[in-house]
Amino acid sequence: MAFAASQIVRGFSSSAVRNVVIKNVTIIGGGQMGAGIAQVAASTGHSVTLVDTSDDILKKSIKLIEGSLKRVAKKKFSDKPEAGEEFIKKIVQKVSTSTDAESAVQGSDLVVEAIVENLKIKQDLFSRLDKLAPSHTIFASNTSSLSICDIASSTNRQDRFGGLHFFNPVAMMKLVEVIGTPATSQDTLDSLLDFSKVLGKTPVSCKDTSGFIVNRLLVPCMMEAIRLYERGVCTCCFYSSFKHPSSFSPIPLTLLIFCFSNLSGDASKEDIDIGMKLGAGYPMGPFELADYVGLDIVKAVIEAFKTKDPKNPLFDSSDLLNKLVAEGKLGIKTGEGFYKHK
Ligand SMILES: C[C@H](O)CC(=O)SCCNC(=O)CCNC(=O)[C@H](O)C(C)(C)COP(=O)(O)OP(=O)(O)OC[C@H]1O[C@@H](n2cnc3c(N)ncnc32)[C@H](O)[C@@H]1OP(=O)(O)O
Ligand SMILES: NC(=O)c1ccc[n+]([C@@H]2O[C@H](COP(=O)([O-])OP(=O)(O)OC[C@H]3O[C@@H](n4cnc5c(N)ncnc54)[C@H](O)[C@@H]3O)[C@@H](O)[C@H]2O)c1
Repeated sequence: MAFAASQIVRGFSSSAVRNVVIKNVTIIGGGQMGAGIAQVAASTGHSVTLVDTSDDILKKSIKLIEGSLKRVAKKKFSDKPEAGEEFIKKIVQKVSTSTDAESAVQGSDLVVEAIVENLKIKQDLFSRLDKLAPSHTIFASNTSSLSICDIASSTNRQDRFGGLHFFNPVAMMKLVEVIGTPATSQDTLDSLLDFSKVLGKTPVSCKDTSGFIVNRLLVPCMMEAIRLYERGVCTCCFYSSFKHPSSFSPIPLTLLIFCFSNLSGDASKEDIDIGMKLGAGYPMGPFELADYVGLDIVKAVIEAFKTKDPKNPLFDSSDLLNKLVAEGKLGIKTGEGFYKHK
């Protein structure tokens, strides 16, 4: 990856336009997304400060970055392992860590938030940072499902606030959704689009609607897969009749026998995954992807959609998903989700 800090011309609400270099980026949240965003920002020459709540978490974030860079270096420097080591070292050196978000944003041109998917917590964070960040600093959220407008409402810089939605794994996924609210200035949008390109990504512009483009299509599909699998487990007909009394209908005995005997659902999760990979060309099946993304994230996304559109059956919750999350089985990050991971 080439080193090239982004040269971005940005206008301000007055007619004055000045050249601003997005050089210093603060990323809040050092989980799988924050670490990935830090990696690509550092790899493209930006100075990065990665913030999380403890030094132990931040050590794990750096390990995540190193692990991903090792995979990149293995290909890029296949015949020169020392050059690969040097490459990793140089990039990691561009990432400093901090547990003090308020201090970290003070020299920042762009703040990208990638913390827990919870509106109140994101609003509290941005409201605190708004008082300390320089006036030119752009704020962006990597939220999967929450309204950018709702998050930005906790600040006094709604013209300099947008969504910057990366995909997992950030090092590999080429897309970034750039989201503007009615209050986001064109200069801010241009800066976010330019920044995404400098990171080597392809940005698409989205309105501030539930799930933007990709998650609005992807997550209901994932939930349909879970329902398809869970249907038999939940003795479907009785269960859904209680859940949706208006749809109750007498169930023939043969169907009931089928339901109770078919306790592993309409298909196994393994077969659903194979089906979507080989039949629809997905790189991962829906259960593999849910484990990869994190079941807590999938649950938070579908709940956020439901809050905005309560009557839409595509946004119904899943008892199986809720149970796994309550048990702390969040997918790869905790070692077990729909599948067990080493
Ligand atoms: C919910 C949110 O808001 C939005 C989201 O993020 S939704 C999730 C979006 N993401 C997806 O849909 C991911 C779907 N999966 C994939 O695209 C692929 O499975 C994948 C790229 C993750 C891995 O590819 P796959 O072929 O399955 O596995 P694997 O052979 O291990 O990796 C392929 C290549 O990617 C590289 N790679 C995979 N993960 C990597 C990482 N984290 N860092 C660096 N390189 C990585 C590997 O080194 C390998 O490189 P090579 O082929 O050149 O040797
Ligand atoms: N997982 C995905 O595939 C994916 C993809 C795109 C977007 N997102 C979004 O990105 C965000 C982060 O997701 P993730 O999967 O990286 O989660 P994660 O659980 O892996 O990481 C979140 C990190 O934020 C930290 N954190 C929580 N509250 C904090 C605070 N107040 N200050 C500083 N750090 C704090 C946590 O300690 C944790 O390390 C969420 O909004 C999620 O919806 C996730």
